[in-house]
Amino acid sequence: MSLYYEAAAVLANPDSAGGSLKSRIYRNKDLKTSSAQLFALISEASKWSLILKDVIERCGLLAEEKKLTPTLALLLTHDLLLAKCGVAAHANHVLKLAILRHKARLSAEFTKARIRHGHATLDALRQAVEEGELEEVDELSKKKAHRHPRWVRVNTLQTSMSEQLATTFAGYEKASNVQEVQWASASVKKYFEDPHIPNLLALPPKVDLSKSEAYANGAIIFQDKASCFPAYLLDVRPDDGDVIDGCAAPGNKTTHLAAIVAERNMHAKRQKVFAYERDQIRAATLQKLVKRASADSVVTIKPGADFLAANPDSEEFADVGAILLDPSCSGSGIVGRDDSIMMHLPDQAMGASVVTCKRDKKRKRDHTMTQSNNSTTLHMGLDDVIPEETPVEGQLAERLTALSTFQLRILTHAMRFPKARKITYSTCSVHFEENEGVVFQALVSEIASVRGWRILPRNLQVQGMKDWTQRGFLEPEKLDPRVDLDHLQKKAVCNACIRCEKGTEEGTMGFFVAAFIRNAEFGFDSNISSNDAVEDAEEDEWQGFSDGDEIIKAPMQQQASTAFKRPRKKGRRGCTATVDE
Ligand SMILES: C[S@@+](CC[C@H](N)C(=O)[O-])C[C@H]1O[C@@H](n2cnc3c(N)ncnc32)[C@H](O)[C@@H]1O
Repeated sequence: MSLYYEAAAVLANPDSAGGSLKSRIYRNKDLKTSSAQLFALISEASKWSLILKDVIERCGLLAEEKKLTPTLALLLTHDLLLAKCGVAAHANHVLKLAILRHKARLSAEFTKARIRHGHATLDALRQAVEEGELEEVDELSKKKAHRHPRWVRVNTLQTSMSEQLATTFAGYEKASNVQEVQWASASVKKYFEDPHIPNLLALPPKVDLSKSEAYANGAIIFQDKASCFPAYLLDVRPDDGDVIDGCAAPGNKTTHLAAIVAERNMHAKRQKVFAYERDQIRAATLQKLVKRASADSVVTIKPGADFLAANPDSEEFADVGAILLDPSCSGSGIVGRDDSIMMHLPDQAMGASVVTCKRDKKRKRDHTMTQSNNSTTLHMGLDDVIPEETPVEGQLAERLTALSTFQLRILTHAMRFPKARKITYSTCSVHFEENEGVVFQALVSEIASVRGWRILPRNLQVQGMKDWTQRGFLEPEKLDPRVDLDHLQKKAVCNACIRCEKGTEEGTMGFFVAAFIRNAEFGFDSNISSNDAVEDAEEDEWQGFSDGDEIIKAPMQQQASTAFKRPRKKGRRGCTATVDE
């Protein structure tokens, strides 16, 4: 009977062992049960747990069978009602006897639950469960959030959009907007071609492409729309020379950069992409993903190397013209991943406990169980996929100060590369301190003024980014008082910054990106006059103040008569178009 006890022990994780669910099961040499059987039982039971929890509570099973814990009850009920071979134990085993005593009532309650959920047959219910529909209804009714589509970038290093539409997505229907796929169930074969980022598709949130040949071979890459902004905004051209990705792992932006470079550089001198990654474990993932994407002929990985220690004056970087920086951040913009599983446990008394199993390899705290208001949450990964960023918890103010200090250091370090003419700076954070706050400080830094760095104004951004309506904003009380820019300049900088909001109908995570360029008089003729940014700001239509609007005064420019501030949410429809309200 070790199967159920061992599965319950894996879920309880008493040693707070690190690693994903899969790795903890497969690496555990002490298990008596087959790893595959154990993993299948837990992941299947989790899919059904919302219904089974209810069934078990209505039967009062836990009150009558003292030998059963909530986890054991759930696992056994799953196998009793849904497994082909029933409960996997010999006929006289104490757990089997305990659950069999309630077979008739459990079956009857299960039938009632199916009908309550509106499914005429078990097959119909099974399909809804497989597609995560019941889970979605439950979660969305609590959060009222928009669903997050499955974003898929077609890897042009290997294939093309037309080839993928004719193969991997053969038979799929073209949707006319992202909301059509956002609310579609996994079985609906629909795609939406993104209007802002080339070679990007949105698919229904629960669609499982992880077993597709295209994913396994790297022809398609799972990458959030917002995460595609930096490489696209950097807009590397053949005459930009080599490129550095200063904070590369797991490597989505690196392979995107490599694809853009390769696509545009058919005949010109071969450009390299140097990919720095300080963390050795993440660097191993970077190596794997770069290889899988066939980007290894373009990308030179610097495993375990600190970008801050890269010498800008070294011969190796003499031709570096563009730098992408996506440094570690608070991760506050990250949305819950669809690859997480939720396990709802029956409550011994009334109410329910919920066990959430999320993908995450690194943090032990993702395996802890917390209890509040009758709910138990266990954070545990399914697979060993390293996320682009891991959200930071606790002591926010201190963390933001430490993070923004590091982010400014890394950004000003990039500004030292003698031939660099373009930089993008991005985070998956929603905090001003890590975003516009860092951009403003970098703009007034000594290195920016010595080398002639300035913000890339909206009107000069690549088309899709120029068209993106959600822009940066100012939180004056958080701005470093040394940022001595006038009101119009601040407004121009905010309008040049790009933001994505999480949980909106756009289907992105929370994200920030800005690009910097160098002035022509500092040796780079980028056909940009130094007044472009301000002109860009002046072009914005000023809509004036509405009654009750809080006027934000720039600290250095108290006389300023206009203001721009964090956009208010205007219902669920859309982000604010400009920094002005
Ligand atoms: C937000 S993640 C990058 C995500 C990546 N750009 C992507 O799209 O997949 C930040 C990464 O930067 C690495 N990092 C942080 N500081 C670094 C430094 N000084 N030099 C090199 N890598 C660094 C972290 O280990 C982490 O893997």
